[in-house]
Amino acid sequence: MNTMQKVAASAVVRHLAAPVVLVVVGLATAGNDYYLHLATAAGIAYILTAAFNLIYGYAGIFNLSIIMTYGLGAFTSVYLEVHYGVSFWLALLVAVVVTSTLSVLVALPSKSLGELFLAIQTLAFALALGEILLSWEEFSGGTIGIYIIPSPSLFGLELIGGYQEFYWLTAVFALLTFQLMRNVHRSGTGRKLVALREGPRILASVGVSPGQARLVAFGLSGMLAGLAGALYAHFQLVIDLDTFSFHRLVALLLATILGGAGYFFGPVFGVLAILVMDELSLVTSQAQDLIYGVGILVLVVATRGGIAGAFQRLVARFTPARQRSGPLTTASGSGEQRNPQRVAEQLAEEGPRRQVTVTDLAVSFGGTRAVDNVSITFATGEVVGLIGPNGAGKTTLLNAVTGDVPTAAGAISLDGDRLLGRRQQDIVRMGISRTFQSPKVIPELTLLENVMLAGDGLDGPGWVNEVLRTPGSIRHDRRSRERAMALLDDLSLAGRADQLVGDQPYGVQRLVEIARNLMLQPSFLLLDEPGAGLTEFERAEVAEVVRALSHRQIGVVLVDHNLSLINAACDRVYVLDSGRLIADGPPAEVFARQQVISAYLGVPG
Ligand SMILES: Nc1ncnc2c1ncn2[C@@H]1O[C@H](COP(=O)(O)OP(=O)(O)OP(=O)(O)O)[C@@H](O)[C@H]1O
Repeated sequence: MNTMQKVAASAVVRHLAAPVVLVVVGLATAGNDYYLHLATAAGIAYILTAAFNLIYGYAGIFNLSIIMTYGLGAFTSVYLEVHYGVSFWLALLVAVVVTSTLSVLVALPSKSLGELFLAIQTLAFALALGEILLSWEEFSGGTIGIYIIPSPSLFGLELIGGYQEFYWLTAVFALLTFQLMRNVHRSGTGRKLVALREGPRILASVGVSPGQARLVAFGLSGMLAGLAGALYAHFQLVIDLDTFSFHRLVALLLATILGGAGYFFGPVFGVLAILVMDELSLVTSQAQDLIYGVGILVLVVATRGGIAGAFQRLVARFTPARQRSGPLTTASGSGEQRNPQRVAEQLAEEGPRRQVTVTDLAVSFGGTRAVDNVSITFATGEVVGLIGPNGAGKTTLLNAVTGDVPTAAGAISLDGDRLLGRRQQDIVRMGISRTFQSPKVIPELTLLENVMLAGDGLDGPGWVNEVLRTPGSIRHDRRSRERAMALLDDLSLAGRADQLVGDQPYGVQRLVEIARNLMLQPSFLLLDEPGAGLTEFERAEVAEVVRALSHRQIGVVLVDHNLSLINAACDRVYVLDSGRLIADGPPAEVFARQQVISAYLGVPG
């Protein structure tokens, strides 16, 4: 088989595997009520676990309202059928719209809340919704619940919960969920949600609004939870509020963590693990809690990343070593050296001169004046160094330019447009990108995915196109992959493109962060100590990349303690000390000034 045939064959296997499994399970359980029941319940549990895996596993949001959202989907669909006589299909659609909309509304006021407060907010919402449902008896049946639930029908065929037909209905929705999750996983949406888990600053630094990413996570998971709820009601034929209790949340959490939070196959493994444990504890009724508890402990402790994580590591062990831990060579394997000139050539085109102007800027943290009345300018086509002893205010000055810290006084503008007050992601979109003092990379993504994240942000096809995996989004992904690969190739990292960034040495992580920024094709690149953690050789290369960029009309601001790097790369430097600007000019001239030497040596000038 040639390579093309192999690729085609593996794509066919990938797309057919899930439907084939569902059909085999359906045929195998036909005629056995117990196993049919288990299989249908597992299908619904998969949809719900996928919903929680998306928001918690991928996006890192501990959404405690998910079970109530699931319940709301169940009650809404039944209510519409019973009280308004609408069909199951319309009721299902409305239920899903209601649950996803409400989930987005829950997240809306929480845009800037930290993880813990967001979890508390979702808990508060769940408790409030529980109370509302309890007192709205017409909707939820109060403490008694609802016992008359009509069955869906399709072309005259009744799909009664617990019967074979209902299994097929569930299987179709489980399959659609599986496909949707595959789209999320493979597209920019998956990368952006995982980036959100690492903290909002990475997303903002590639031009994506973290608040918007949060809303997408809530909306999608709310939609899936509502779908699972509506199916569950019509499967069980009886629902009450106890069904959507705290116990259910614990079981969901278990399934997600055991299966592997944030892994594509996590929900599949999680649901299977819970099924097996339930069966085991039925058989050994004497020691069921013990088996349950010990099983969970062993799995969680022994398998980082749950069963899916263990499985992935096992697969990696049998993957050819070259792929897993490829040397620092190019994709062609020729062992070429890094090629900074080429990095620059594919990035920046000649453009109009642009200038950032910082005027009388002040930033305070409580009583500390971190930046004190500083005025500087930097333009495209030049490399400007920002130096000074520890605590001089260099990082704070960069943070002020990129919108990361509030300022006390002064002004910052780009070509006359005010930058102060703009959101970080908007400043990135205006052409100013930055790296961080300790590289902000996503350890659980590969090198390639880390770099592609910047392509998803700035000119990405948008969330809807990504989730639906439209032809446009597939084309965009391909282009983005090629550009990211070319950048990695020029930094001699192509051989590691498919490895996880978390497994890489510090120097590689720094280069990945730089590559991600270059992917944004910025007008200005602010580098916060890019030489830290690099070898002497790598530092010289960074200097060369920086110089090459400035020849292509990119403006670089370089913060570093390594004066030989500053000397090699910069046209001029600014020196800060205790928040104040004490010198500026060409590096050699500035380094010779007594005031600068004194600031560095800590003696009076
Ligand atoms: N988030 C913060 N909260 C409180 N104080 C801060 C914060 N960030 C910086 N500072 C203080 O502001 C001053 C300037 O810090 P900054 O990190 O900008 O200096 P720097 O020149 O980048 O130092 P280094 O070279 O060590 O990175 C320091 O006194 C620091 O303690």
